[in-house]
Amino acid sequence: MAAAVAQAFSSISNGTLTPPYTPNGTDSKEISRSSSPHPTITSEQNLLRLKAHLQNLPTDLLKHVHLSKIRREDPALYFSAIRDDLTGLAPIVYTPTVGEACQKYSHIYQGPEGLYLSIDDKDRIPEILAEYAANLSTTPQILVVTDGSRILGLGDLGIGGMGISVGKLNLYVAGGGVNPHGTLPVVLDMGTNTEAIRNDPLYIGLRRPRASLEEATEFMDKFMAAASSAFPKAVIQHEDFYSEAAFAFLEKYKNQYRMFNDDIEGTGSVILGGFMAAAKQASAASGKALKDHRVVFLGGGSAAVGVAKEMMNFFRMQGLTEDEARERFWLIDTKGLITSTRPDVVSGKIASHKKYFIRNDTEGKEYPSLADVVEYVKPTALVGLSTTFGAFGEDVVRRMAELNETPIIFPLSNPTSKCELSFSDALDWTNGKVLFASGSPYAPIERDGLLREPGQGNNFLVFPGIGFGALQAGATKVSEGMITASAISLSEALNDEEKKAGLLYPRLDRIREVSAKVAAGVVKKAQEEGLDTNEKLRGLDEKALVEEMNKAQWWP
Ligand SMILES: NC(=O)c1ccc[n+]([C@@H]2O[C@H](COP(=O)([O-])OP(=O)(O)OC[C@H]3O[C@@H](n4cnc5c(N)ncnc54)[C@H](O)[C@@H]3O)[C@@H](O)[C@H]2O)c1
Ligand SMILES: O=C(O)C[C@H](O)C(=O)O
Ligand SMILES: [Mg+2]
Repeated sequence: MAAAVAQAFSSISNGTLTPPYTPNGTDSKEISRSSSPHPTITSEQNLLRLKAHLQNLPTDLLKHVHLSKIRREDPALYFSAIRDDLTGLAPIVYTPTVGEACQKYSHIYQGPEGLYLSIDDKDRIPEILAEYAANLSTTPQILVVTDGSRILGLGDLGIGGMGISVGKLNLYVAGGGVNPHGTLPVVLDMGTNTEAIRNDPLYIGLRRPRASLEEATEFMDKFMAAASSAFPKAVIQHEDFYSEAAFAFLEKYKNQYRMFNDDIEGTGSVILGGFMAAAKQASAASGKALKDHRVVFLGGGSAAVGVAKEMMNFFRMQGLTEDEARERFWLIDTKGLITSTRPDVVSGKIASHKKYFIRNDTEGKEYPSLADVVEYVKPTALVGLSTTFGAFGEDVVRRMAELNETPIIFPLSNPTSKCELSFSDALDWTNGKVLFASGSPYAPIERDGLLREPGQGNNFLVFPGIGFGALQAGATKVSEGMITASAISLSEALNDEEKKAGLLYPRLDRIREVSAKVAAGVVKKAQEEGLDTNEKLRGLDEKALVEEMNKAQWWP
């Protein structure tokens, strides 16, 4: 094992934390400490110096690496920089650059950033967590945990998944107002099926094939129990588990622990929120009833199924029954439209999470390609969660613009290298008619004298509010109702200027305000469902709850 592995694991296996390291940052004394070697250097100067230095670094990855170092050494400086320019820095600390950082994690590794738990230690997890907790100055409030098995659309990156746990928690702080000392990024190292990573001499994770789902579940059972016992008030966010495991773990733990799955539920919420705005605009243009929208998905993984299920709430809100709402969705995977007559469906080999959306109305005909399905369904909306770059080709996009006054097209796969359609192609191929949101950011484009701003349909608009709301409510679990409430709050967060500009989502620079509103919606729903334990927030109206959320936010 490389020396770096020993370093990565030293903080947990020998029971001591290497000074001055504490998880994901420094302790509360250090945060208020000036990082200045000389008393005349001010924090303002440090911030200016950091910004100037970032401008001089030639690549986004180098900026990411430099910012990670600052994050570890001086969280107040790091979060001040992000506070001043979230829109500019989000693509560097988060998607798309965080994807490259996870791929190169062992190469750019500068020291431990959180809790690394190895499956080899699965019988010692309570002891390891107890040791770990004893060395912390602050109790973790939010844990983001991954096994690195499906990082964005980049595949199995093993221990490199730590980058995504760290990235998500940085947005919890920057966007949600969680205290950085209350964040704990976790990676569960269960091996990796990516051979090139296992053979990389610098790789700092276990060099073994990934554990089976059965073995992984045994490990997860122990982790979830130990983490909930060591940090009883914390919210645990599951992130970037491969689809089968993501669904299995969510099903198993959602009623037992205060947890949610960001890819299934967070993404479901953010896309429901954006679709509510888009469908309204599209129906206003076409005169079509809201309940008559038809949605085709490219992808049948955890994200697609999670989003489609959550979007069904839009149709329920229009008065449709569950079956009628489900009928508004057509899902396509690598084998084509998921129909009851497809060979893998007939033989029962199809993955269980896809079964809910099997189409029974295709009369024995199969639709193998996206173009076939678009011709058959004549959808009003196209959603991409397929991890396939450029999969929304020119013919399909032009056809969507022929079929619809304002086609809704959401290419949501991350990072940009996996996105189904770029913003400029979407504008070109629809004559500017598209209602667009992508998972990773695109720059605004000037067209016909108008500045067109793309939406960013990324779960970061909601997960900080979901976690923060669950935490503030002292919710006993994160229910489906709380997730849907977060989507509704997000859709109501658009201000007049944003509505006038035709935006589908609030601007990123208002994320703190938006997160407070989302969190308040989550608290309210937890109260209605009798899942809250924080009596102080009971009886407050929405405005007062938003104020409470604002007051509870941490600022650098
Ligand atoms: N925007 C967001 O907030 C957000 C949130 C979660 C996930 N995602 C992205 O969604 C993507 C999918 O995540 P997942 O967990 O569902 O992954 P997954 O690998 O489990 O699912 C991918 C699905 O796409 C299908 N697919 C692959 N290539 C295809 C093709 N050429 N044509 C048709 N279908 C194809 C596969 O059969 C599978 O059903 C990832 O890129 C991830 O980054 C985005
Ligand atoms: O991490 C992101 O940017 C969104 C999402 O959780 C994903 O897995 O792609
Ligand atoms: Mg994710």
